Amino acid sequence: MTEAAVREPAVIAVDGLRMAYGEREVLRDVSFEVRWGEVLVLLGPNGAGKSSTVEILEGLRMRSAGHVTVLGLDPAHADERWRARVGVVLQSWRDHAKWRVRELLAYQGSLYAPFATERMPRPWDVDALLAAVGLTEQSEQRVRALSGGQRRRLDVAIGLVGRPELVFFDEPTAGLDPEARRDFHELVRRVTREFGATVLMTTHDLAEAEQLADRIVILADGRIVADGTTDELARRIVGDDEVRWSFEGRPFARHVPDATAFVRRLLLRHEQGVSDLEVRRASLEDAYLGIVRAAESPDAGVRAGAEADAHDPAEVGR
Ligand SMILES: Nc1ncnc2c1ncn2[C@@H]1O[C@H](COP(=O)(O)OP(=O)(O)OP(=O)(O)O)[C@@H](O)[C@H]1O
Repeated sequence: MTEAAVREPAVIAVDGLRMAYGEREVLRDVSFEVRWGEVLVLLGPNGAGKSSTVEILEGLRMRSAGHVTVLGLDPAHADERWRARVGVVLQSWRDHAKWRVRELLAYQGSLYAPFATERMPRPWDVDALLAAVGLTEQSEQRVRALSGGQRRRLDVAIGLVGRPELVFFDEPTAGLDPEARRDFHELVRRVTREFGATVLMTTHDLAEAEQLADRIVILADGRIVADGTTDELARRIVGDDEVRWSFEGRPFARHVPDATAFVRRLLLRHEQGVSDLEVRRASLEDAYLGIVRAAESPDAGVRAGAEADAHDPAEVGR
């Protein structure tokens, strides 16, 4: 743990954040916290306000109202020393096409050297970083000759080269192949495990969120509509596991809190006649879609519940 961890109870604290582009309000009263060493994933449909939130936290965009503290300072007025503690991986990094990969990383890293401390040597060793992001073979190539996925790995390396205590990733795995995606997940785990970095990440990949997130915040139309662990969110909306079965050729489905007990009762009562039995745990995708639909149209959640009840197993129970 660094000194910062002792000093600052929350790495990021956002309270009543609002932002507008001209007349159009795109963040409305957003409040959440990110704790030290946590991986927080920000989810939400296109246009929900994720990038705007991240850019405000990075100090790249001004807010209209609300309190924001990142590593103890307001990012709108943060200094170079603060910036050296923060890593930013933007959605695309289009500059430096003529630079060679190693040369660019070494240069970017040198900018952080003045901010090294005994506890936090800076920058990250370039060879170790190239290996960590899987670009050792490309280290002498020019940036413009990299493939899209290799470029993305370089973006990640640039974001990490200063050994940041807090890293922002905006859709880091968009355009990566499955292997590169898996490598990236391993890298995030390393970054959090080995030097205790805190990560705030946006993604549209729910499996990725499920794998990496300690906590998930869902934004819809500029508002937070959910905040919790993956399990909490899955249970909150679907509530329960889903059991499906056929009885005398007719399909049934039911959400139940304890699938094992339900199945046991079902089979005890109907030894014969039950087939196609399936049990499915509430998934993050179910939770996400349920929460976003309910936020976009408040009746949707009620309708989803009504559909489930239409397959009432009371018929089976008789
Ligand atoms: N420079 C801009 N000028 C005007 N409106 C903007 C600007 N940038 C974003 N917006 C609008 O602000 C809203 C929030 O955009 P933002 O990029 O924060 O959403 P997002 O959740 O990151 O979306 P995505 O998943 O598509 O990246 C959207 O309605 C978008 O059209």
